[in-house]
Amino acid sequence: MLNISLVNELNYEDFISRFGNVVEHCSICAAAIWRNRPFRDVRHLHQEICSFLDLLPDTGKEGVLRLHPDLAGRLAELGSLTQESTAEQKAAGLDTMTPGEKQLLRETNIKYREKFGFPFVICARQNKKEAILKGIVERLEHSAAEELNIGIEEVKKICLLRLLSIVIDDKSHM
Ligand SMILES: NC(=O)N[C@H]1NC(=O)NC1=O
Repeated sequence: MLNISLVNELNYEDFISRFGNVVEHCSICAAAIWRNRPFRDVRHLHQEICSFLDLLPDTGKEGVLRLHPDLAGRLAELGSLTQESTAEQKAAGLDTMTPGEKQLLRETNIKYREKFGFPFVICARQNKKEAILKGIVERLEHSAAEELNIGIEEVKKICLLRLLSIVIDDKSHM
């Protein structure tokens, strides 16, 4: 774990190697905010990434969502997820789904992607498998604009938890 002073001392390459995947496969997020050092604390770091995501045009937001792997999808089956995503999917209990649950998630993931053109994204660490299955069925009813917005908000939650696993959350600096 790093404290914020050490984070602020990292050169660009080291910053990217530490923070390049706080948004899945989107090292551009870390690359974009590096210039905003010094960061006051981990929340400030998170806020900068959130602002960067909010400023993206819809096509960029869709691209960010598209870089996320399906929950319990093909990459999970192949063991080819990023380390972060593997741990998150496990925390939600997605590795212990019954065959029926797996089938439901697979089918709804396909329907979701067909309807919206990007994958269903949810912060797995904050949801157990039951909530994820309920969530995807409910979210299938939304409009694309609503889902783009909800998906990016979930990316921000995933990002905060990833940041908190790298940087000490020193509230005394706040
Ligand atoms: N599809 C999807 O939500 N994937 C993500 N969710 C999460 O918590 N980690 C992921 O990779």
